[in-house]
Amino acid sequence: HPDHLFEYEKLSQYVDSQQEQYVQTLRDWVAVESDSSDVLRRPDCHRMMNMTAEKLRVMGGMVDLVDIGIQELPDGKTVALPKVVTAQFGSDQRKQTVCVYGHVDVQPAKLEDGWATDPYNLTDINGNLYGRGASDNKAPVLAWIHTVEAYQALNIELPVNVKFVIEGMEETGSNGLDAMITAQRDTFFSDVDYIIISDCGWLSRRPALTYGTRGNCYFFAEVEGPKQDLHSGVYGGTVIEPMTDLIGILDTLISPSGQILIPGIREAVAPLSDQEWKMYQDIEFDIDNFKSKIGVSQLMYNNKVDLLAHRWRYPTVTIHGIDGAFSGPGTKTVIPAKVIAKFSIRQVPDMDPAMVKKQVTDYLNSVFAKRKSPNKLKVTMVIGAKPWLAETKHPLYEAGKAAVKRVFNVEPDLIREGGTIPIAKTFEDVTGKSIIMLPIGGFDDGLHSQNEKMSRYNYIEGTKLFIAYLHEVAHLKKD
Ligand SMILES: C[C@H](N)C(=O)N[C@@H](Cc1c[nH]cn1)C(=O)O
Ligand SMILES: [Zn+2]
Ligand SMILES: [Zn+2]
Repeated sequence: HPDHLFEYEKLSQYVDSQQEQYVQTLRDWVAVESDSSDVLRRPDCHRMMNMTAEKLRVMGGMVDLVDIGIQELPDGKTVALPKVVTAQFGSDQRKQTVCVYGHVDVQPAKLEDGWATDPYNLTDINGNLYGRGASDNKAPVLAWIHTVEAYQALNIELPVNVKFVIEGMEETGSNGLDAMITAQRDTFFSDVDYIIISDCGWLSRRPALTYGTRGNCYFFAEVEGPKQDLHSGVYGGTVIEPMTDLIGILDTLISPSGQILIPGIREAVAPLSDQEWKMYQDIEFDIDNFKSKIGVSQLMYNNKVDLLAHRWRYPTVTIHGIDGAFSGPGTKTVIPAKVIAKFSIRQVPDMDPAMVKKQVTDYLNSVFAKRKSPNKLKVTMVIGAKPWLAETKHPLYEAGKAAVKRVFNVEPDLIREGGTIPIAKTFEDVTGKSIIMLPIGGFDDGLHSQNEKMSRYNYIEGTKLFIAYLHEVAHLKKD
């Protein structure tokens, strides 16, 4: 391991010297409302992809903006998907080639949701940089770009070839990306040795390496009744109300104690092994801190192992919202004519999204039939993302431990992520290459929440971690 050749101190000092510039670039990126779930914001998504491509082009990368086609909307209309940015730095066949995946689309956010600051104006409060997408996933993507830039700026040869795949639809299920990866398997991906993803966070203040993500099956359940909304005084009591039907069937998905009631779901889940139990038992996790951070007095479980297991390796049902329901201020006395529930089920090994689609659809149809309602129920699955699980004994994880040790002087936690990176399993299946998830987000970054943030500390030290990681990967045995 020729450590004497690794100019880590120089690179690290360079990163420190660029901090204000890095924060400004993040501010420019956060200012783009690249919400992939709202088609009205699609021009911003296109702009975000162009900005990403331009940044990589200026650095001399071989950059492509790959057209991945169109998205079909529920009303039958179509809209162009944001292009995928691919880039390449170096093509030395003697070196390892890593492919960094990330996304620059974001979840929706409005000041009225309860943000303390404008979500699209990156605001520094005590070293925390608040803004939508700051942690998920714009700062980590920039940290990877700055990693390459740092080597370039100091005229230090990159220890590995670095490729990028940056998309703009992750938050909506990575539409179109599977097909693009399959199409480029023997071209762009042919010389890739490893895939690195930094789209998740630590469990505590201790750095972590992530070896699993849950998948997600996202459903729409539509109940349609009268031809238009009705006065609840004039018609209430005479019509069978779509909202009552919908709430009735939603209430059969999960019990108050968190048991999923859809037949077949629990049976498919791989049992918790003794080894896993021991791993969870050994992880430091402060339950009181977790509770106070999210502002709850009681959780589903009182012990660490159950809490971690239910965050990471058991499925769950979440009801997200009801389209068509009255939700404005005031007291509108309406019977909504058509309501669409949006709910999702996080997926874990050995669940299969195709099977879950059938289980959920059959179950809801049977529960609805028992109501003998004249209304119409339509269930559709709009995202079917698989879970992903890695072998932690893989050298990629040993490299991760060494890099964390160099930068933070501690051993990382080995953790799983409760969220979903829809493309992770596809990357592995199509390219046959191993993935590591190397998070730099803080445990309290508030992803998808009000007041999402990235700390300066994690942004800057995270960049150093990536610099150190490339050095470690360079010394893995080439297959
Ligand atoms: C973990 C990642 N940063 C993330 O937030 N992913 C989203 C992707 C998704 C899943 N269903 C719909 N979008 C998530 O886990 O919610
Ligand atoms: Zn993300
Ligand atoms: Zn996200």
